[in-house]
Amino acid sequence: MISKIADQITLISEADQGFDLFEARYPIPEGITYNTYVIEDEKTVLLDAVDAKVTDEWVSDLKKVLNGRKLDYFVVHHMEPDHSANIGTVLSMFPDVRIITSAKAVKMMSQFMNEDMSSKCDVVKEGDVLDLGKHKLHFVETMMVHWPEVIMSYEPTEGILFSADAFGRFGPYDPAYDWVKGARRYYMNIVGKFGQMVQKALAKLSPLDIKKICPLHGCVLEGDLSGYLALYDTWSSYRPETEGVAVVYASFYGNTRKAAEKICQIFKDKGVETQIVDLVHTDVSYALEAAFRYSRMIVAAPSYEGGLAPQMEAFLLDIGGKKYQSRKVGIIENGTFGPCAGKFMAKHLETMEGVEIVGPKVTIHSAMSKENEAQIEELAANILG
Ligand SMILES: Cc1cc2nc3c(=O)[nH]c(=O)nc-3n(C[C@H](O)[C@H](O)[C@H](O)COP(=O)(O)O)c2cc1C
Repeated sequence: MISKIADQITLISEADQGFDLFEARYPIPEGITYNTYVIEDEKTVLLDAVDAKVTDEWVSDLKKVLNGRKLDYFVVHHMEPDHSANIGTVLSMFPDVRIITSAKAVKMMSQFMNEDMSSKCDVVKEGDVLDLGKHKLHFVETMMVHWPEVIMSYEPTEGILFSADAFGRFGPYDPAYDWVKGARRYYMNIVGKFGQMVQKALAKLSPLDIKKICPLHGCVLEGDLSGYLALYDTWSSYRPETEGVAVVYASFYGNTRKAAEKICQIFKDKGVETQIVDLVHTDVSYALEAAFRYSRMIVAAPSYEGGLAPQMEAFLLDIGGKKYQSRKVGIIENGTFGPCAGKFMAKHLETMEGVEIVGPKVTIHSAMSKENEAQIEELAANILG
């Protein structure tokens, strides 16, 4: 798909229909796009490339946009293969193109391409400017958003920020598509671990007069950008986005599910925003998104072979790795012949900064008892308190 986004600046966006997992990990039922941009000034520049899955349509679109003009520069903001897989394709189309990228990216490029790429690259660092004629690209180092080599570039004539993976989202190229829906799960799972580095990047970007954000996935963002920037600030500082409770549970036979549904209903009856996630039937990336979104969480799981239900184990490892922090959490465990899931859930949660485990810990012996129901009421009241 080709779309003019400003005078002399064109977006080329190719759709991945989402038949495979993104990054071999995340379901993308509504697909994702790989975006690249072309600036045709006195000099021509291509900003980034696309995943190998969409090479043919992208090459065809790139030829249409350039319409016989040769490419002078090829800016590589990010070396992850969903953008860099076609560096070789670009070089075979334009053997004399100069690759503009960070020093770290040159090393990565040489590794991926099994060839020393330094003679083909011009290294840029913070504050360097690429002069294209009317347009100029100012480079900003944004290390670890979310790989070490990442740079962004800012074009002041149009006020465009080429933001690499930042502000990207899952979902189709449709400006009406809810950015938050696609961006929150993308951010929390893919960028979330690096909140501190995102904060640094936001501080560097704050003096710029940004009118449009051009990410490598999703849509070009324009109009009032303050909402997108505010959410990135919230997410990267690990503050909850929404006052409410994520109820995340695993259940083999349905008894733990009943307890999770019960506490969820109590919250709903009190008018508290609640999202319940079944870890057995839902990809963990959705549970992680819910955990980080809300100010509170209930985890509920059965005991399993002297330990914890593996789906809950995987979830807690995942959120711990992404620096889940500063939330109130309540625990519901289940066991038939020696309940121990709660002990293991607590062990994970205790390693997370600022996580307060709120009691009582509810222990279900196979099926919820009257006593359990009262404990669940008490837990619900305490976690909201
Ligand atoms: C493979 C397997 C291993 C289990 N290991 C334990 C265990 O170590 N300790 C225990 O108390 N219960 C264990 N249980 C029993 C469950 O934790 C228990 O039946 C619980 O009620 C299941 O809750 P659910 O109905 O939500 O699936 C195990 C169950 C299964 C299927």
